[in-house]
Amino acid sequence: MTEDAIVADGLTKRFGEKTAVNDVSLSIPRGTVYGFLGPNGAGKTTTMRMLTALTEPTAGSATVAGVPVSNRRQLTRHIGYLPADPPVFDELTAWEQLRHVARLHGVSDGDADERIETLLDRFDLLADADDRIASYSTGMAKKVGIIAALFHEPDVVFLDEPTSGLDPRAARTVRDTIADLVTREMTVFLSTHILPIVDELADTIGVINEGELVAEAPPAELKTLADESPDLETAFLEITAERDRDATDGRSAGSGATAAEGPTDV
Ligand SMILES: Nc1ncnc2c1ncn2[C@@H]1O[C@H](COP(=O)(O)OP(=O)(O)OP(=O)(O)O)[C@@H](O)[C@H]1O
Repeated sequence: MTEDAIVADGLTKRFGEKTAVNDVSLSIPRGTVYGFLGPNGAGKTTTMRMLTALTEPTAGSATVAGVPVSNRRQLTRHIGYLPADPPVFDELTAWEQLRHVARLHGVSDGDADERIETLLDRFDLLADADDRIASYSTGMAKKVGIIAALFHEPDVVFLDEPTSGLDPRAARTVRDTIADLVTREMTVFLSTHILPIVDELADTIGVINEGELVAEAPPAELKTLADESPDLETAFLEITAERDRDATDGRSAGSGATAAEGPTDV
């Protein structure tokens, strides 16, 4: 595997007339957390779906864990993906669901059970693990989705809002788990609207707005882009308001939000 776990070159996705993601390029080093921020509809999910081979790019290319995203079969072994709504089967129990996931990765029930038990225990789900997922709360189902995404210890994991719907203890477990993953050289691509999480965990934050990567920098550096006060929320609001202001001023879109180090590489 190359040093960069995620490399994207000019990723673009159009849905008819709508350009959801426009010319996004990324170079994300192995063993780091990349926080991916953007307003609703900015193109975060579409970007993640292209990087996980669930959506074919209209233009551009990407390599994740050294595997081109055009090679979906091979990519699956190296990545985990937690979508905002985890794909769990209501009629199964957590045990059954996770054994199903293990089998998809070619792991027998016998070999999988110890790891499933450890993960269920870590996420406080062991006592409920024989109940059907239909009876679970949103947060409990989310935990099953997180375990499923991490089960095969992928090189790169994509997490879409991993803490939404979780109680504070479970959210803390997720944050600790993410911190633990990177110590084991996993790479985490973390999309969320909860700014303190990326502030705490991300090595680099990318901000996408209207499909374009408009800023990319470490959290501390990104905060310095804010005119009013040096905090992430203010920086985020100012960066993502930039285009509106630019449009009003008749200047070019996205021009004002360059971190000192560089890329508004759109
Ligand atoms: N299958 C699709 N067909 C048509 N348009 C789509 C499709 N998927 C996404 N879009 C559009 O692409 C844009 C980006 O959507 P996307 O879901 O990637 O945004 P997002 O940043 O994940 O938003 P949110 O924070 O609300 O989840 C939106 O305008 C959305 O309506």
